[in-house]
Amino acid sequence: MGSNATNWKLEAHPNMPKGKILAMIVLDGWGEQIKDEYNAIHVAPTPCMDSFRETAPDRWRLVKAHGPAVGLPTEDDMGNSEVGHNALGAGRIFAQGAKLVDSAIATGKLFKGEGFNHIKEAFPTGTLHLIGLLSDGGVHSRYDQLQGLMKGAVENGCKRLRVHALTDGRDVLDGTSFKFLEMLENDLKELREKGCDAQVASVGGRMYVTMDRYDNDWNVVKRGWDAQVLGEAPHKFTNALEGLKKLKEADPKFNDQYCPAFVIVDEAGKPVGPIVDGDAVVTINFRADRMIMLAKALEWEKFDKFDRVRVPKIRYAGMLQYDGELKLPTKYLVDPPEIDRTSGEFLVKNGVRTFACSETVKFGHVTFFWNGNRSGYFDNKLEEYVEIPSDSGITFNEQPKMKALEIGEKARDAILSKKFDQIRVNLPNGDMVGHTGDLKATIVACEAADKAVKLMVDAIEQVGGIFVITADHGNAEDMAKRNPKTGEPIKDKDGNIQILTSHTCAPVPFIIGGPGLAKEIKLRKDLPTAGLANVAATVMNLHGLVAPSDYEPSMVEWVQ
Ligand SMILES: O=C(O)[C@@H](CO)OP(=O)(O)O
Ligand SMILES: [Mn+2]
Ligand SMILES: [Mn+2]
Repeated sequence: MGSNATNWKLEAHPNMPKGKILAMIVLDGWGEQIKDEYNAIHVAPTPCMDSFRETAPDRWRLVKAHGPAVGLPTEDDMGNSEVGHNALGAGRIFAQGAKLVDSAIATGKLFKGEGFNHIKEAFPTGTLHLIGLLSDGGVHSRYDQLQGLMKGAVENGCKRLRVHALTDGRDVLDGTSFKFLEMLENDLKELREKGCDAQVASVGGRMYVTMDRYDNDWNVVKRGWDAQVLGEAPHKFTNALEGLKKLKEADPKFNDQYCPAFVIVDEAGKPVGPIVDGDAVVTINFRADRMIMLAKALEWEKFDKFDRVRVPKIRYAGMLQYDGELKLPTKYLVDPPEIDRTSGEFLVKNGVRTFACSETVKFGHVTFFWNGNRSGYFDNKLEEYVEIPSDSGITFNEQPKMKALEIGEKARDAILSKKFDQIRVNLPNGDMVGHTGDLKATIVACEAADKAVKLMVDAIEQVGGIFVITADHGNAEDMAKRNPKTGEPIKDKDGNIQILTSHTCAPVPFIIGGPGLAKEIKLRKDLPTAGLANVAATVMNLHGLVAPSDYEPSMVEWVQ
C-alpha cells in the first residue's frame, strides 16, 4: 500500500491505557550467549540489566535479531544495526539490501535496470570504478556480489575497470583483508584474460578511509576521495597485496579496519586509477549509513565538507538508493526495500510526541534507520531528535564509556519534562567498543550502558511510565571466535584466542517494566520465535493503540 492510500488512524486498545510515558531503549550490540570470560556483558557489573530478569522473569524474554527474522538471506547472517533498527521501527520484515542485490544479480535484472544503463553509457570510452567494502560480512557488502557485478559489467561491455577496496576486519576477522584482496586479484586477472583492463586502484581501511557515517568525521571521507578520485595517498605501491603486507610489517598495530590509504601506481609512479571525467562509479555497498557521505561528495554540486580539488563529471550509481528522503544517490542499481508505514510515522500521526536521542555514531539508527531509511522529521511539532556529538578520531576502546551517561541524562530529562510520550534512545557502547576487539574496554563499555539504562528506568519510575528495553543484535556478549560445534573459544598454540570483532547471531533480550505497566499486561507465551519486527506492535499496544493488522504480532496481551 502506498503512502497516499494509507489510513493512519490507529484504534484505541480495548484494555491497554493511553498516555503512559514510554522509554524505548536499544542497547546496541547486546546479545545473549554463553556466559564465560569472553562474554563482556556477563563479566561487566550490570546490576540494572541483571535485576529485570531476576525480579520480573515473566517480563523478560529473548527475541531473534539475525537472519530471515530481520530480512537477511540466511540463518548464518548475523544481525546488524540497519536491518535491526529497520525491523524495530517498521514492525514488519522486509527483504533487506543483501537479499535484494542477491536476487537482482541472480536474475540478471540488475544489468537491465535504469541504474546500470546509466553507468553503461560510460563503458565505450571511460573506466568503471567500483568503491566499497571488500568482505563477505554481509553487513555492508558481500564479495560474491562484487564478483557478480564485475562479471556482468565486463559481459556488458566494460573495457576498463578499477576497484577501490576498503578492508574490513570488523564484520569479518581481522587479518582477512589479505585473503579477500588475493581473491580480488585472481578475479581481476581472469577479467584481464577476457580483455578487460581490470586492476585494483586504491586500498584503505573502512574505519579510516571513506566509511564514516552521520557526519562524524569528514576527514575519513576526504582520505578516500584523495586516493580514489585524485589518486593521491601517503603510500604508493605497484601491487596491492604487497602494499598491504608492507604496511602491516611496518606497524605492529596495523589492523584491517584502520589500514592507511594507499594507491596503486604503474612503473612510472603514476596512479593507475584516479577517477576522471567520463568515468562511471558504483559504490558497491548495499547498506546506507556508511556510504551516504561519499555519495554526497560524488553527487552534490554544492558541497563544503572538504575541498574536493577536482570534481570529475561522472556517471554515478549506488548499489542501492541510500536515502529515500534525500533521493541519494539519484541513480542506483537495485531498488531499496520499500519500508513504508513505519511505527514512528504512525505514532506521530496519532499524536504520540516523540523524543529520540543518541550520540553521533548511532544517531541515525534511532532516527534514519528507525524511520525506514528516511532522514528528517515526520512532524517537527511533535518530534525532537537530539544528537550528542561523539568523540571522533579515536577508536572507542580509548573512551569506552562513550556518551552513554550524556544520552541517559538527556533522555532522563526528556522523560521528567513530561513533554513527550515516547523517549527513544540507542546506547552504542557494547557495539562500538565490541568492534575494537578489546575485551577489557568492552567490559567498561557494558557497565556504562547499564548505568545509562538505570538513569532512564529511574526517571520512568518517577513519572509512572513504562520502559521497553531491547537490542538490535549481538556483539559484546561474545569476544572470541568459537568452535561452532562445541562453543569453545578457538585458541592458537600459545593459548591465545582469536578475537571476534563482529556482531553475532545471538538472540537479544526484550524487557518490559515500569510502574505504568498494568499487571494485566503479560508477555504472550505463544510467540517463541518472535523477532525484532514484533517490537513495534508491542510498543503501539503499550501506548494504548492497536497496531496495523499487517504488522508482526504484538508480544503482549491483556490477561484479566
Ligand atoms: O559499524 C558498522 O557499520 C556495523 C558493523 O559493520 O555495525 P552496526 O551495524 O552496529 O552499525
Ligand atoms: Mn548495531
Ligand atoms: Mn556494530
